[in-house]
Amino acid sequence: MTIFKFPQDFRWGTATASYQIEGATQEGGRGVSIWDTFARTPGKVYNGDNGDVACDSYHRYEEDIELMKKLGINTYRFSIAWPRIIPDGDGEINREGLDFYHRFVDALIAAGIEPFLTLYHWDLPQTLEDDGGWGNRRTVDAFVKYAEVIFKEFSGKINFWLTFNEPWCIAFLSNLLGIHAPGNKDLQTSINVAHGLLVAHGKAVQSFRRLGTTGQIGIAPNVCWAEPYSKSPEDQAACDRSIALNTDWFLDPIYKGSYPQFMVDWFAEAGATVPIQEGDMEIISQPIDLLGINYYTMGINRFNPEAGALQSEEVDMGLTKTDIGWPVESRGLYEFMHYLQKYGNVDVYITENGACINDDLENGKINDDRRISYYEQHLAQIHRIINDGINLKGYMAWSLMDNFEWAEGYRMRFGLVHMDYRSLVRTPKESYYWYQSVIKNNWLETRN
Ligand SMILES: N=NNCCOCCOc1ccc(-c2cn(C[C@@H]3NC[C@@H](O)[C@H]3O)nn2)cc1
Repeated sequence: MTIFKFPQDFRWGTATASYQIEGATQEGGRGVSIWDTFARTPGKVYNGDNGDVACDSYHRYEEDIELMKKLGINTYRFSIAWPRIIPDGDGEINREGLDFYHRFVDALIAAGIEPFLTLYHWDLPQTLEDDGGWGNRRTVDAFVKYAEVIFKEFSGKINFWLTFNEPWCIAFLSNLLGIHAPGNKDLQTSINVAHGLLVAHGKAVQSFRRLGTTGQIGIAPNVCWAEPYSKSPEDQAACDRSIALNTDWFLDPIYKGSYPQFMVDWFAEAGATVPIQEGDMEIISQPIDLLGINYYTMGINRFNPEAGALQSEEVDMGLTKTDIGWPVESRGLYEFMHYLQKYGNVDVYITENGACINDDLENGKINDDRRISYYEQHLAQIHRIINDGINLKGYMAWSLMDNFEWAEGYRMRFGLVHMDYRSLVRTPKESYYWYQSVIKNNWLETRN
């Protein structure tokens, strides 16, 4: 048994997102989002599941906050649904939507829990998608209008802000691979989306500063750490492309004011170019205060000319996998955090980390031992990372509770709390009690 102590001011939390937990999709003046549309498109989401009810957190958030208090977290990452605030995307403001989030944020603060807000966690108003989505500057301007409404409303209550969750998922998973909403499968479209959201990010940061909004602002890329299957230069290059499209494609423009040239050249070979307008890169590279990093797994990749736009394929190395099929390999988090140092020793929060373990209730308990093992391995890496002097300031487990896992619907469970989707009864899993003790002690005690 080993004891890993964490810094006194280390933040412990959990994370969720509006479309995945709220439900009440036709209440409170909410408009239609691209995920409402996508989930209703046959074949897009497992079992035809959708977010109409989800965890019903729109009505049950006080119950959720009780679970957070008992868990002992001091930080809770959530997202605001843009369609609740400006239902048609860039028109009238819906006061009822703002009031809902004020009640929620006030209840969080009253519980002694720091709100950690994601402005955009994928639920784009459908009206904007109908008019070209993130590739249309109208959407960029609409996002800035929405962000300014939230900055003005919640400055002083919220002190941790993220503009976008997982820009790779928004741009490439959703517009090149077509696996998430809106389901496009076109390289140029995905590059246009990536650029649009980066300009929107930069403009929102400018507004954040101009309005004197309290706190710190950043963005939350997801990590795709990859190591080469062989020592061949082709396999290494395939890994470099996979890592870069999740990280450098977004963080180079933000921290360096330019895209990674080797990737720009790679896409130019495929006839795709970045639609940069005069002044865009200066806007995008507004200084930010923090990064959220979402880590789940890593891959061993090799070059394969048939393997999609990056010609990079993951090789199954027979590692233990979670129930969504992702290898359990915490080493990638350590390697990635050192890779990230090329942008400087920036303040980083792990804004998502967790395991899909679909254990169900047995005699009133959920013995999700595999999830505890996953968290134990990853928190041990977190401790190593901090010990190396990297400014890792906090950790948010994905997720507080089982919820709508996008194209996988409700079959994939990432929660520390089990959700019975019929009764909406929440049942803490054994991993909840394990995480509770880590937080209470502020140390990790490994079991072997
Ligand atoms: N990376 N290369 N992939 C190559 C081809 O992959 C095909 C499938 O791809 C992916 C990749 C990544 C994901 C994913 C899901 N979550 C979990 C959510 N995070 C935000 C929060 O809402 C959680 O629900 N994080 N990431 C899904 C599918």
